[in-house]
Amino acid sequence: MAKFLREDNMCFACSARNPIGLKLKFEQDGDICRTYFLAGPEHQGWNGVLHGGLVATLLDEVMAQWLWVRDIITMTAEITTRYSKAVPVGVKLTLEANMLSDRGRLVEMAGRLILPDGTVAARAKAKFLKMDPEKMSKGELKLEQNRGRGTAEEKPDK
Ligand SMILES: CCCCCCCCCC(=O)SCCNC(=O)CCNC(=O)[C@H](O)C(C)(C)COP(=O)(O)OP(=O)(O)OC[C@H]1O[C@@H](n2cnc3c(N)ncnc32)[C@H](O)[C@@H]1OP(=O)(O)O
Repeated sequence: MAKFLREDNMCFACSARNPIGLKLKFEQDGDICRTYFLAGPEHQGWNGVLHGGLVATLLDEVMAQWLWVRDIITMTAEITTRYSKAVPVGVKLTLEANMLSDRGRLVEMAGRLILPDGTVAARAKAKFLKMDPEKMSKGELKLEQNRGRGTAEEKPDK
């Protein structure tokens, strides 16, 4: 079903042909989706430490892929990341995701980043909203759905 979405995939996290992408590959282990990542110096924020935005990206992606491989087409609506330990670059990281709940359009997912010694350095929870695959196909994402959102009229977060 999602084949047509895969054809032009330039996803920063998972595309094999995005020249600046992370090129993640995924495996399924029962109800767990898993990937591995070896961060380099180009991925750091503080010296030797993986940038926190990339930690969130890795977690977002492994959760999204759990859904994607099951042909559940979604967008991330909300993600919360708890950074418990600094994540070093230069070591093999493991990212895992599982589903927490599936109610109507809303799917809640959990993700974790695991260091080589088994320590969970970061955890994420996220809400994904199911999308119409037709609207997600290349060039047809209805960005006009954004109209009226995120404008100056919208009150800032408190
Ligand atoms: C091969 C390629 C593989 C690629 C994998 C890529 C994975 C990448 C994952 C991502 O990072 S996606 C990019 C980041 N996310 C976005 O850009 C999403 C931006 N936001 C939107 O586009 C829209 O806000 C969104 C699609 C999430 C929802 O808009 P909709 O117009 O479809 O839904 P609407 O706002 O009407 O909300 C529908 C329902 O969900 C509820 N809802 C929305 N956001 C929610 C939220 N955060 N938590 C709980 N409920 C939420 C909302 O209240 C409402 O409830 P009711 O039906 O009861 O009225």
